[in-house]
Amino acid sequence: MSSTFNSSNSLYDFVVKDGNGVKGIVDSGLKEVPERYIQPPHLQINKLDSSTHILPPIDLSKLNGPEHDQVVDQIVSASETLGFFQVVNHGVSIELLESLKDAAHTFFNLPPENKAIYLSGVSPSPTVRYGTSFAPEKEKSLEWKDYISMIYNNDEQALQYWPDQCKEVALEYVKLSSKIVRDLVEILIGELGVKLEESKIDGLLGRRVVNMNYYPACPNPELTVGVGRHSDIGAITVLLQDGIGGLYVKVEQDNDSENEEWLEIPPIHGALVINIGDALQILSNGKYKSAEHRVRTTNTQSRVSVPIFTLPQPTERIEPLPEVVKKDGLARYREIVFQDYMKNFFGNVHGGKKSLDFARINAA
Ligand SMILES: O=C(O)CCC(=O)C(=O)O
Ligand SMILES: [Fe+2]
Repeated sequence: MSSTFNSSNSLYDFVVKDGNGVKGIVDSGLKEVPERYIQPPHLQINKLDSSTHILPPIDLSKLNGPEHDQVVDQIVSASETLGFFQVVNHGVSIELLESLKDAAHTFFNLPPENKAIYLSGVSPSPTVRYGTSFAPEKEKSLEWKDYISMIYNNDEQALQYWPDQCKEVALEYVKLSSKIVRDLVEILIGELGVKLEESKIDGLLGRRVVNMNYYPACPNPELTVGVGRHSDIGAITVLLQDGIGGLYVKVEQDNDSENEEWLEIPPIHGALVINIGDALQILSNGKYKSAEHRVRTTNTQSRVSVPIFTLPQPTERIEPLPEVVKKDGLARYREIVFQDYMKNFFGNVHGGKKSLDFARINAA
């Protein structure tokens, strides 16, 4: 099997086109990562260059009690600074979280031919896609990750087309996380001193996509990345990670300092990770931070994560809220139609926070 990987093209076909994924490379018994997966040095992740984010998780059940205001402050403050925080007592049971991780392992442990039926171009529905890396046809170095992506339109479609191994738990997770997202967005928008109409909130949060990411154990973690540096483009992401770790967030710097600071978001049993996406950064005129993040691989175990991206409807127009622009004295972003924004993001390789340049108004 290893001889298959002697040419870059045959490796590409094996992993991407035939749907064997990175898992297929590892299962073939390869002892070193193929050249195509080696990142340029400035994109490699040195574990020793980062520290752990030590803020305790935010207890969402306290929103219903006497500590409501303090919890709101914690949510707002985290969204204005790092753009990442963790939550507990969020309404998704530990059993469901465990079932989601199990379902991800079950799906990716299927024989390649059972996963390949969901490859782009042959998948029975545009709402489900199995793939690998981020934009393999454009990337010089591939990311060490396989994924399945499921777009939620309605229950019937999800139950008909999503893979049997994960559809029920993924659907339940979409439902429960929608409530978390709505509560958080109402708090964050309310803090801006704005009352949005229901239809506007529905437009902003109208599209939900649940992914299952699978990062096989990697023989040379220091040379590869699981996911390259990027920010999420939607409003808010809810992410379940397992106990292995490896998710890093960049601390935003005011100047162009060469020294980047990265914090690891530590796995906390029962917690969910929340992060702000580009749409909320634009809407808030930059008050809320869509943080740059990336994922390291490990050589011991396969890691899974299950993000739910809540995004604006494709036809939705997103721009800084006029009330905020008035207060700030300037608009930092122009109006964008969200499908154009998505097209730009998915048409390029991961590039840090470059996605936001599509909407940014540059100061003269
Ligand atoms: O696996 C993770 O922890 C994060 C994945 C991620 O950033 C993404 O899918 O956008
Ligand atoms: Fe992400």
